[in-house]
Amino acid sequence: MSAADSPTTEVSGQKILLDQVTKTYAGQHGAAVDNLTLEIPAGKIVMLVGPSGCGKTTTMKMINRLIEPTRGRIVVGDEDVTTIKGDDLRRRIGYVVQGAALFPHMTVAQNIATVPKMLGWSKDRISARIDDLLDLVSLDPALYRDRYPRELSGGQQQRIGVARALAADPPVLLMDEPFGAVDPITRQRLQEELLRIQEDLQKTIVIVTHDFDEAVKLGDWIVVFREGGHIVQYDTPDRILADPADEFVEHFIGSGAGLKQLTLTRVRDVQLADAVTVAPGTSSADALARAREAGHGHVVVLDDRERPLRWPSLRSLGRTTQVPGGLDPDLPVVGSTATLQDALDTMLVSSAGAALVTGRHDAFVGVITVEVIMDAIAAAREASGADDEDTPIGTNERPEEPAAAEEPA
Ligand SMILES: Nc1ncnc2c1ncn2[C@@H]1O[C@H](COP(=O)(O)OP(=O)(O)OP(=O)(O)O)[C@@H](O)[C@H]1O
Repeated sequence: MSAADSPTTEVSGQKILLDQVTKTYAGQHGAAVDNLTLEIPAGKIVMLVGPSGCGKTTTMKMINRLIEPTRGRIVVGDEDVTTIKGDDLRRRIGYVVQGAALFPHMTVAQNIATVPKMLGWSKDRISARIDDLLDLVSLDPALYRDRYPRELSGGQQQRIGVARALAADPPVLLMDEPFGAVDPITRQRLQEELLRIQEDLQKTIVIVTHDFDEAVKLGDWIVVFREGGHIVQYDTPDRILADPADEFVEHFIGSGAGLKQLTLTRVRDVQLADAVTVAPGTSSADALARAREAGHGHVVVLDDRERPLRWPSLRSLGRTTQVPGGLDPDLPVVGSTATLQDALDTMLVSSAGAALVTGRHDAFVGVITVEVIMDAIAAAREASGADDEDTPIGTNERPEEPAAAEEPA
């Protein structure tokens, strides 16, 4: 049975090793990627960033051998995959590109079924898998199975792209600028969704991005490259922000590093405030009494599946006899995997100065306030650099060479 068939939080990803890998394109002066040794830990998200042409895409495509390395070895799990058949390798490695690149003449279901079909899965198994994956990416199978890509929004296409890449439950997922083609709001949602999915699946995910904020938000680790696939820094987002390796990285991460601390901490990592929750139809007098006893100015109205509907103040509640139901379309809600940056954005557009937080199945888990966010930023600043996780290896040095001084930027 595959890992994705059963709910699991075990790591299903495999580690990847690029071992002294070089790629020189025909007719190109110098190597696009020069003697790169890079360890990518199992079950983690590793972001590849750096300026245009630095070799990010070449590095990533050598992992599934869409680009053949000129020299060096590639190991996935414990297997040297440098010389196995490229097609076989690619069936074991999910691949998501910008704009999803779905097959336009195939339905959503047929798109997702591509690799399982090649692997000879039974019809029933494929069909069940399609439904599971559509659920996973938050699209209702009954509505979306038989649609064609042109009938989907950009964000929905990208979700199907992710579902298709995960279809055969590969241990490794490669994503090339996956959210580059969608609007900022959709991008934020897709990023959160990827993190939620990753919490369950724990794949090894390698993502190329131009967007340093995205790297900070999604990455367990970030590799900052310079031209020729030279690693400038390979570290956790918080340590890169707190202590950029050199001026090049400092310049690359931009001057807003302080604010970027907001993208380092997630809503689920901070202490949320509690709230008085009530069901629609409850007597308003009872709800008011409970809220006053707790010293709260608002109550949170939840539906029968604990999902927030409204967030009335005691004043507005005082004008009713029964707690009103129905969804308030302007309700400020963030998911628990959202970053504090997202939470702050949500608060800023509502007048509340706070937002409701939802977890699994959109159920209410607490309230986040501006004060909580400010405290968390201060704590994150102090903590950055304090822990020292084992940093994976990333280098362009040749073992036999004496460590030569890097050219300054
Ligand atoms: N097929 C190719 N033939 C020749 N040169 C290539 C080829 N693909 C990439 N290159 C060159 O190799 C270098 C690295 O390219 P690569 O696409 O890996 O960089 P990148 O960091 O992903 O860039 P971008 O952010 O612009 O996508 C560049 O100088 C590029 O021009």
